[in-house]
Amino acid sequence: MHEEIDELVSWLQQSKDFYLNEKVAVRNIEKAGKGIVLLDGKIRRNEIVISVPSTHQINFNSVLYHISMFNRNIDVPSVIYSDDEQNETLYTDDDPRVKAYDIFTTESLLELSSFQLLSLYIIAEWKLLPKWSNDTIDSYWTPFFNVWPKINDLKSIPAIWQNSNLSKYKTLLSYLTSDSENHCKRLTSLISHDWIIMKPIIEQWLRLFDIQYNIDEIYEDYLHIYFIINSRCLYAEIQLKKDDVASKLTLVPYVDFINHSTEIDSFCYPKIEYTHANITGAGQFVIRGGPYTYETPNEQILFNYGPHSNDFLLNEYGFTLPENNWNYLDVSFILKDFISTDTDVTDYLKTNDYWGEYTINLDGFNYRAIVALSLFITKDYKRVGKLILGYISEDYFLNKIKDITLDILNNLLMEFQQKMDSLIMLDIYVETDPCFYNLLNIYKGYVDLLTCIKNK
Ligand SMILES: C[S@@+](CC[C@H](N)C(=O)[O-])C[C@H]1O[C@@H](n2cnc3c(N)ncnc32)[C@H](O)[C@@H]1O
Repeated sequence: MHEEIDELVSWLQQSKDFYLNEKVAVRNIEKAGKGIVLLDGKIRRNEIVISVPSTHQINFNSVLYHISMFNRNIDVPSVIYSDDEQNETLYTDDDPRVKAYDIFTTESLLELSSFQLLSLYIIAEWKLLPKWSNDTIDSYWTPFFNVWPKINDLKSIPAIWQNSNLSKYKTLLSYLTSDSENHCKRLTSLISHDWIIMKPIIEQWLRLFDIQYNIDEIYEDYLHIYFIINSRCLYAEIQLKKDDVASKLTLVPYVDFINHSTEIDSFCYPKIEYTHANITGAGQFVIRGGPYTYETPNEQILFNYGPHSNDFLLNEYGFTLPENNWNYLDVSFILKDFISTDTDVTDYLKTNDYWGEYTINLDGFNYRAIVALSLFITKDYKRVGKLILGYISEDYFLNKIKDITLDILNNLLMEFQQKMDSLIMLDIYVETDPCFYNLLNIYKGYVDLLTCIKNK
């Protein structure tokens, strides 16, 4: 690992705008792959930890820029490789990318989303270029590619169980929580939608070059790359993609070694700074210290990826946390199931926009669930109307819905305990396998949450 990290740093140091605080370094972290730790000294609020120029980030702009080096017909003002720069020859005329990227037009590239363009480009530069060139040409990005996780490191992600033909974990799909199942379906539909767009382009490349590689193998590469992008991208304004929120992303070497903490506004924070002139209009990506002062050697430098539950973390990033205050349970399905036996109550809730989105988190049942349960139990439309308008507090109802909420909590606890027992009984169960560990962690998180509310 050290050699690859050293190569990455040497490559980044080719830019005078790269900065790495000498008090930090990359280390292996148990159950989290690699991470960044403090070596010695202190990191205080606003101190720069890492700063990476746009020349070393992969995003919609930088990919257009690099493709335009090989295809001089690509014309996107302020982003493309200029004639002045052409004097520095960075490739030879027989570079296969001249032929490969010639299939693009400006319009065809601009139509792609960031995920589609980045996936295609990374497939080409990382997976296909070695084959197109008989291992004689290295991509500019090779030091970055070399530190990315292997597909095995991403094996906990349910959408990989679902979509990879090689996954050994398909059995686990029926053990997903309903929240994870829905999340996995959403991602699967994004993955297939993008593949439909990308596949004809890749097939064209396969026809152009005679290589020992087929579309099914590239599909597996695509899944790998899709989740590398998904789990490592950072938010960044992309001028060319103003109206497409999902495309506002950038991949930033070294910064993407930072692991997640559940705490918001405590540890480091990212900021894009536009102080340097740069080729592609994207800014300098800077990580600075937050309110918390780092002073313990080997302590991890962390930041918060967002207020995410374990279900979310597993599906998007392939990990879970043993303790996560952002866990919650969607109980809409359960509540709707029995409330719908009363059509008057159901109609009232629908008319007043209180039908569904019932959840439980550390504070208990959410307001919507309390309203729905209160009406179902008391049929007191007048008082529930006042509750909805905020004229009275929910205290009046809490005692009245106590039995039903307790029943719901007990039933859920029983259901999750059974799920965990049956997971452990599976033939393929291995305690140390992250797929099992993570799935069980979600259920354990639910059990902890429900127990905590029950005991309140
Ligand atoms: C942006 S990368 C962070 C660097 C990564 N650990 C690596 O080895 O390159 C995000 C990935 O790191 C891992 N990760 C991040 N935070 C974690 C945490 N708190 N616990 C376990 N794994 C974590 C997950 O695999 C996630 O997909």
